[in-house]
This record gives sequence, structure tokens and C-alpha cells, in this order.
Amino acid sequence: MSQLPEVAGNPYTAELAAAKKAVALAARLCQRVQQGILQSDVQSKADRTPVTVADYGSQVLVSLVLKKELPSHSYSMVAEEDSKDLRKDGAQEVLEHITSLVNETIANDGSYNMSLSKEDVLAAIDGGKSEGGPSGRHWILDPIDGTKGFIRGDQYAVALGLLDEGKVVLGVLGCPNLPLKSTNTHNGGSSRDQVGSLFFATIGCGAEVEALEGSEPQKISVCSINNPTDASFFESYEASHSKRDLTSSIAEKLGVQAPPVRMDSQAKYGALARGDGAIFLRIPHKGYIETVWDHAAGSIIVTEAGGMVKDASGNDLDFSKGRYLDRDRGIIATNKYLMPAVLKAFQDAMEEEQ
Ligand SMILES: Nc1ncnc2c1ncn2[C@@H]1O[C@H](COP(=O)(O)O)[C@@H](OP(=O)(O)O)[C@H]1O
Ligand SMILES: [Mg+2]
Ligand SMILES: [Mg+2]
Ligand SMILES: [Mg+2]
Repeated sequence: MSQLPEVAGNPYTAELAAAKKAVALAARLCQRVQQGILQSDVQSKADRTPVTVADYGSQVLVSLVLKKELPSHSYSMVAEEDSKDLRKDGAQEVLEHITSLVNETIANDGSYNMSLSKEDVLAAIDGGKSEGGPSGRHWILDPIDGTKGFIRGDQYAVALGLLDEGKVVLGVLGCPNLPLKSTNTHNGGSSRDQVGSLFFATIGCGAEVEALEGSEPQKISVCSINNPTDASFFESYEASHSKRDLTSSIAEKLGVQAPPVRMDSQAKYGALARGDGAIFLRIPHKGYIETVWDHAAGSIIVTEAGGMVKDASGNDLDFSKGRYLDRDRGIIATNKYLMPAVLKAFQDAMEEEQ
């Protein structure tokens, strides 16, 4: 692959080019598997195997592309999946399926003349075992974020971030089912609208979006709404992932008129970053601790698009603590005008709940 020319002021140009290529290739594998699930109606049988196959396959491809494109870089990756289940008796068929999916995706792409063995696949998956932390560089990967959406045929994302000395410095978010055009531009929803968005951002350089298939990148920014009554808000599609009684109480306190927009995965962060909606609220049920790969890529895309991402105490998210974020009380993403009011409503609603 030809690397992008070095852009003055962006010290992560090579990493960004490699990360975009990795996410786009992984997304291609996911799209293929998701189409298969839909065509055969497997999703209604709740058979998780094809999903597992796509999660693993995506993780293998991202790690492979990063190593190929950045051969001189030291490599550490904090990723969601591991190979434990694939090493069990009876998992051979699944492992073979993943291996052939990965090899077919590589062959169709044509960038690399290589073929992986089952052992190579297991080793590539286990390359994601890093603990991350405050020093050095670590890739942070969610190979499919929004697995439940993926099975349903709805939104999901391939989410890749780079942590450097404890800070997220780069994020790429591949959203194969998200239209490239903002969903709030009233263009009549033509069936020719291009679907598949690739969001990306590097620290200090702003956030952009392009077609997953490749197109001219466009700078994006969060909306400039400053009156909460004009705002709309995103939350999880899955009720078990975020407390809807609290999010609706927050919306009511703010005077938000529009109903919640429910969407799976970090596609919500991407949509927020380009102004499709004004607020993203996520309030996990008690005891759930957020993982870094569920927020690294999405949060830098929002902050580089001019937005803010805070926890329930109003602090920035801390990605330097390992595989988990160090709190369990909720996350708010919005623009700088709305953040003070949303944070206050959030804290009031949580206090009332006690
Ligand atoms: N009970 C729970 N509460 C909050 N989040 C949960 C959860 N169970 C799973 N999740 C996380 O929610 C993510 C999906 O987010 P969303 O609700 O925005 O679609 C999942 O990512 P994966 O799909 O990568 O496993 C998973 O990490
Ligand atoms: Mg996830
Ligand atoms: Mg996942
Ligand atoms: Mg998962």
C-alpha cells in the first residue's frame, strides 16, 4: 500500500493510514458475514457462531494490517477478543471458518500475497492481550462493537484507537451500515444514498469522515445547538446497556422534545461528531464497568469534532488504567454549549435516584 504523504503537524500520519486500511479491510469481512446472516435468517435463531466468526476475523485482520503497514513499530494491542474458546475441543470447524474468511478477504483485497494458518489466526487474536496502561503506545481495538446490532442487521462499528502515554491520540471508526450523509439532512432518503462511513481523527488535527469504500474526506463538527429544547439525544438500542428511566428523566429536565434516537455501537459517537444529534447519554446498570475499546475511537472523534466527552463527575475519560475505564457511573458526549446543563441534569437525576 502506498502510504499517505506526511502532513505537517500530524505526527501520526503513518499510523492513521495503517489504521484506516486495517479498519476498512476488517469491515469488509464483517459486511460479508452480516450479509450471510441476513440472507439465511440465522439471526432469528440466536446462533452466535457467525458473529463470533466475524468478531475474530476482524481482530485478526486489524492486527495483521497494522503489523504489515508499520513493520518498524513496537506492537501492543488491547483488544476485546481472545482465543480461549477457539482452542477448545469442538471449535475446529469455527476456527477453520474464521481462517478461510480471513484468507478470502486478504485475497480479494490483493494488497498482501499471503495465507494464514489456523495457528497464525490464533496467534493474531492473542496479540490483543495487552493490558495497555499509562506508558508507551497501545492500539485499542473493538473488532465488532455492537454485536447485538450486527446480528439484527443494524448498526455496528469496527473501532480502533491508539493510546500514547495514556492519552488517546488517534481513532478510526468504520460503520458499514451508517449512511455517509448526515441523517438529519432532509434529502428525501434516496435509495442511492451511499451507506458506509469511515470516521477518523488524530489529536489536534480535527475529525473527518469519508466513505468506507474510499472518497474525499470531509471535515466534520458537532452541532452548535445551545438550547436543549432543540436537541435530540442518542442512547443504546439495547435497554440492558443503559438506564432508560434515567436518560428520559434527564431529557425531561432539559426540556428535550425529540424522542431518543436508539442506535447500536460507537456509530453513535460518529453520528454525534457530524451533528446528526446533539447529546449521547450512556448510563450502565449498577456493577457494569466500561471497557476502553468501547469508547477510545469514538471519544477522540467527538472531541476532535469540537465536542466534549465526560463521565458523570464531569471528568475526562481516563484510558490509562488498563483494559477498563475506572468508573461505572455513566458517560455524556455533547457540544461545549450543552455540556454544563446536561451534566447538571445528569447529576440531579442520579441524586434523585438514590
Ligand atoms: N449490561 C451492559 N451494560 C452496558 N454495556 C454493555 C452491557 N453488556 C454489554 N455492553 C457493552 O455495550 C457495547 C455495545 O454498546 P451499545 O449499547 O452502544 O451498542 C458492547 O460492545 P460489544 O458489542 O463490542 O460487545 C458491550 O461492551
Ligand atoms: Mg464494544
Ligand atoms: Mg465487540
Ligand atoms: Mg462483545
